[in-house]
Amino acid sequence: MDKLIIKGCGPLRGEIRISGSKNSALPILAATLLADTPMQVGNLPHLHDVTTMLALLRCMGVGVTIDEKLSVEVDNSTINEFTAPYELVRTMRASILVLGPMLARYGEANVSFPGGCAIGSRPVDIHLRGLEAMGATIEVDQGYIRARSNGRLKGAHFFMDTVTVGGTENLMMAAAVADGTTVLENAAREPEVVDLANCLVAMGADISGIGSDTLTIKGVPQLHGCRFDVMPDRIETGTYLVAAAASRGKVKLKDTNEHMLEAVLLKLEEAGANISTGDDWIALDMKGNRPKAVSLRTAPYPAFPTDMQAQFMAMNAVAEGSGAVTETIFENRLIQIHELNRMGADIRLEGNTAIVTGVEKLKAAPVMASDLRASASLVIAGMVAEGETLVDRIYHIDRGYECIEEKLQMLGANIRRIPG
Ligand SMILES: CC(=O)N[C@H]1[C@@H](OP(=O)(O)OP(=O)(O)OC[C@H]2O[C@@H](n3ccc(=O)[nH]c3=O)[C@H](O)[C@@H]2O)O[C@H](CO)[C@@H](O)[C@@H]1O
Ligand SMILES: C=C(OP(=O)(O)O)C(=O)O
Repeated sequence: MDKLIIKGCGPLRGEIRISGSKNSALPILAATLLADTPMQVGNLPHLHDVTTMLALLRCMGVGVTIDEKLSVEVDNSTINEFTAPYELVRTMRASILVLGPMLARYGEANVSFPGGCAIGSRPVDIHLRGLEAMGATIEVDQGYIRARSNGRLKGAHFFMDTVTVGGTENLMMAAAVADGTTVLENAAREPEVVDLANCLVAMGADISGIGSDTLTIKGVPQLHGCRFDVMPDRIETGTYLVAAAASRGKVKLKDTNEHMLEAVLLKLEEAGANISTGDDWIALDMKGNRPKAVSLRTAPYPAFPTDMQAQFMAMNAVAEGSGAVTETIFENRLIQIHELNRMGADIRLEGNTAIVTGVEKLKAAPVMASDLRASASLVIAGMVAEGETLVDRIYHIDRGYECIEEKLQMLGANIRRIPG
């Protein structure tokens, strides 16, 4: 297993490019199953999760051609298997996103039940109830969700009792080719849901209310392929901004966009960062100052994203003052506390809130990555710690950060990978 070795360094400085969004690329690749002609998807990040999604499509017989850098052509005309096997689904929960499109287009889908993971139990009951409301029959057998539809799915009015990103995406994709109109209420409004909706519209879908919590989808008989570039990764953007803030640095991030990051940028300004933005870039300058600790509470978009919580906790760990970090989306997403405390942080857990009191300096230690964003928080902590930190189990990081060590090296960090 690869490891990262990080030596505490000074302020991060420089410019890097932000990659395409993991959480947009995955549903858009799943949506290619709905197209009746080949589809080109561009600005794909080179990440383990994207490789897994392409492997999943390939194992169903779909043709996948990597035709130029960061772009693939997907041709599902050769599909011959409607199963997403356990071996792939267990490494990436987003595999569940093939369920809706496969069922809607082919009337049949067998998807291994995605289990829980380090951050929580992550059920998919809302995905399944929504598909049942559209006329699907669903059985769970030997760990597989077996969904069937007799002819086209039927449009339905469905209220989601929890805001779910993946649930909204799965049901929106299924509804796009259902017979009749579907109304999804209490839908997720995350920018990645909007990106997927825009992609479906480019494929010929009829969706209104995009970006709101009520989506109205008039089903059409078929969708066609098109060329679609995935949006920039807002969580990767936020992660590098927080890393720069924790290190008292000055960075410019290109090929990204401020509009999807408002809650994060507000918190960074509260921490003392000077933020400036252009059409496709964001710059942060701490002017050499130590950040101030901030309090935050995660909630569905447009509120503060759960995927940025751990990184802010690492910044708070070396900030001036204390901040309360409350996680409301996943029941076990404060696990990085133990590893940060092993590095000398002062973090106390009270229910689902972590009270973080900043210390002058963290101290290097061998630490273990437990999930994707917790791993990012340990990398940030390693960069602002005294000594050499070894981060183990970084396969989590490779799920979501393209070339993380190269990008951090370009900003002046002392970080290297030890292949294991
Ligand atoms: C690939 C992808 O896009 N992943 C993102 C997506 O995950 P994902 O789509 O899995 O997360 P959801 O938005 O579905 O989960 C939100 C909450 O709803 C609950 N829930 C969800 C579905 C369901 O059927 N029943 C149910 O109770 C979950 O347990 C969780 O507590 O959104 C999360 C919340 O912004 C992000 O952290 C993930 O990075
Ligand atoms: C939780 C995340 O991803 P996933 O839903 O793919 O596990 C994440 O991107 O932080």
